[in-house]
Amino acid sequence: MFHRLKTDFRLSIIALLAACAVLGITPFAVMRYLQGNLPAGLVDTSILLGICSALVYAWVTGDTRRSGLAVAVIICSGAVVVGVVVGEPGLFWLYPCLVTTFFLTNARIAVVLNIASVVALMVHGGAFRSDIQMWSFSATALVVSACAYVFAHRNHDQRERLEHLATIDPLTGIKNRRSMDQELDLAAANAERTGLPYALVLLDIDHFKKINDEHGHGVGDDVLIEMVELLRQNTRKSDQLFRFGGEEFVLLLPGVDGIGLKAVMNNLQQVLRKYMKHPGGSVTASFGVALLKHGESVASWLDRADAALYEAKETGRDRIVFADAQRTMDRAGGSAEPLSGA
Ligand SMILES: Nc1nc2c(ncn2[C@@H]2O[C@H](COP(=O)(O)OP(=O)(O)OP(=O)(O)O)[C@@H](O)[C@H]2O)c(=O)[nH]1
Repeated sequence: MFHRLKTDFRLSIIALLAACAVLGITPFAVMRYLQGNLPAGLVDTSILLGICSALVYAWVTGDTRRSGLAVAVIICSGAVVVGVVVGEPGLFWLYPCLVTTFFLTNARIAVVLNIASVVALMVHGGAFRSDIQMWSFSATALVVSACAYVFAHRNHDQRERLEHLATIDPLTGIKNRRSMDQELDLAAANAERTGLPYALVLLDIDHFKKINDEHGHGVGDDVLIEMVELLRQNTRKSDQLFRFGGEEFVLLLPGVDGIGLKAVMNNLQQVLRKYMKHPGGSVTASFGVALLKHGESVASWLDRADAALYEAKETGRDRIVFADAQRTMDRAGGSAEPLSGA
């Protein structure tokens, strides 16, 4: 539960507002019912129920975009109605709402909601003691909204930048191991649900240390970049490439098995053999391939691909080795030809 709140910013804001609503609005609602102020009590109750329902919806569906917008509308309209019904003391509730809208929905909608709330109160006018108070309230509401906008905008940019830094390999621009873990989990879940086959390829450049040692790290870096480019050009849009670490990469291939998988792998091997060069000659790679088994864990899937890669390295490099070759062969239609080969 805490993990979800920690990783989903908007959900955490909705949960925080729900907690504040329960703790902060409930006493007022009770007090207003006790004072016989039924309209105000009903407004408080509606706001409370609205925010809590939005939280339940966001939690169950994961759709924080819609629920965030719903909460933003509820709190703004709620604050306006409280201002109208209660008068001056109710106006103060609009300030926290003007700030939180920017964290609940996108900036443009938040600006529209904030302006609409202030204008609604001004048009009604009944909540203010004088024109001076009304204009002071509007000016301060504008300042609060502007500051919240700047803060939310910066916060959004920084979050996106951090996410990029945390998930993208700076040298090659592809996703890193961290994102790979998430994508493999998603792939395994999707395979379980839909039965779509998924192949995982562990790919490791051969004798890469030698390239670095003989030609320098700059040349080694260029080889890594070039290989990523070649793999990108020769795989489908739906395939995903990750840098596993060092000169090792992972390719996730959805919807391919049997003969198709064998053809894809042979093509990749040929492309790398033909086009991957460094100043001292050509560059080759070894491949370990594993098809996800029914009900298998991601760790076991990776282990089998890793064992296949190890075998490819041990048996001469520049080779493709399929984990559980017999199973892959069955899917390929029972070909007698072994599925590991140079
Ligand atoms: N240029 C460059 N080198 C890297 C990078 N990351 C790891 N390396 C180097 O990659 C090399 C990997 O060497 P090894 O693990 O011995 O592998 P190898 O020489 O390819 O040998 P085999 O895999 O057995 O064929 C090491 O020298 C690392 O320093 C990088 O980002 N850039």
